[in-house]
Amino acid sequence: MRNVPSVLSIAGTDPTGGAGIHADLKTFQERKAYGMAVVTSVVAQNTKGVQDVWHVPVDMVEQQIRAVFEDIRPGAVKTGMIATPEMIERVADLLEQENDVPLVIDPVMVATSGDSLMEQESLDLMKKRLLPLSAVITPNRQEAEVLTGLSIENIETAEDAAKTLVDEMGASAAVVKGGHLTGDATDVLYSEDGIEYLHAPRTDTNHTHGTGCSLSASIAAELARKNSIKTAVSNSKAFISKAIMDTLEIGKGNGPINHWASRLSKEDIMV
Ligand SMILES: Nc1ncnc2c1ncn2[C@@H]1O[C@H](COP(=O)(O)OP(=O)(O)O)[C@@H](O)[C@H]1O
Ligand SMILES: Cc1ncc(COP(=O)(O)O)c(N)n1
Repeated sequence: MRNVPSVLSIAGTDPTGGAGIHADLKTFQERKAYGMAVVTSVVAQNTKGVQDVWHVPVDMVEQQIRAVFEDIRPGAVKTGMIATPEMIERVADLLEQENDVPLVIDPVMVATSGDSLMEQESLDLMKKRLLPLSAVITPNRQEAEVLTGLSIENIETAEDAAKTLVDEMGASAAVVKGGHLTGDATDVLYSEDGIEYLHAPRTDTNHTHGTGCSLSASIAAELARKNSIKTAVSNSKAFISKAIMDTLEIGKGNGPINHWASRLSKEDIMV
């Protein structure tokens, strides 16, 4: 029997398969981890935008989480879309009891299309209840601005936000992603080892639907494998950069990335 790390995603859906738990499960598989998923919200969305959202009742979210933990203890958990205050409280109550399992929080607030995926009241609870449980939190530019109240214009201010998330707000580590800044796609990691820049050339594409979901899922798979935060984040950055580079002809809007691009040789990647 093969011993493999298992990883759990607690997140929303995307029927077109590019973001949310669908992207997470594809990522777990590519990162050689056994993937599991608890659905928080069913989202009618595609590469062009979000059409409708239905939140799974909180008791059912709890039952799904309990069903996983009483059978298969994950080596790491990642959270994505957790939209309502009640859901954040319940998920935090449950994960608090499993505090030896590393938690990666992708504080999903808006889709790549610009549509909101989180209720306003949820923000305070996200900061108070979930953020302090995290091994690492992975906001994009806008999410980091909303969480910290800082304005992020460049790498230096991204660094300030990462420090604020850890030193003042209680995350163990933070990756402030640079996908929405200009210039190279540089992310900033702040952890107990200090500041680290993760550089990648910017691919000229609007096919970035699900990049944040996939990056955080990959970090969770790496942590389940007992890699350090630094190794987990840098391996995941390499994974996501290749996936963005190999543009797929899928969808009429902000298309998805290619989760299997790391299996291709450099020459086979289609830019
Ligand atoms: N055009 C791009 N070329 C290369 N890397 C990118 C590009 N857009 C985003 N990334 C990378 O993808 C990851 C997700 O970042 P970002 O787009 O900021 O997050 P989100 O999907 O949550 O909005 C980060 O590692 C970021 O640097
Ligand atoms: C259910 C769900 N969760 C998250 C995202 C954000 O996706 P991205 O990774 O592009 O920020 C999304 N569009 N849908």
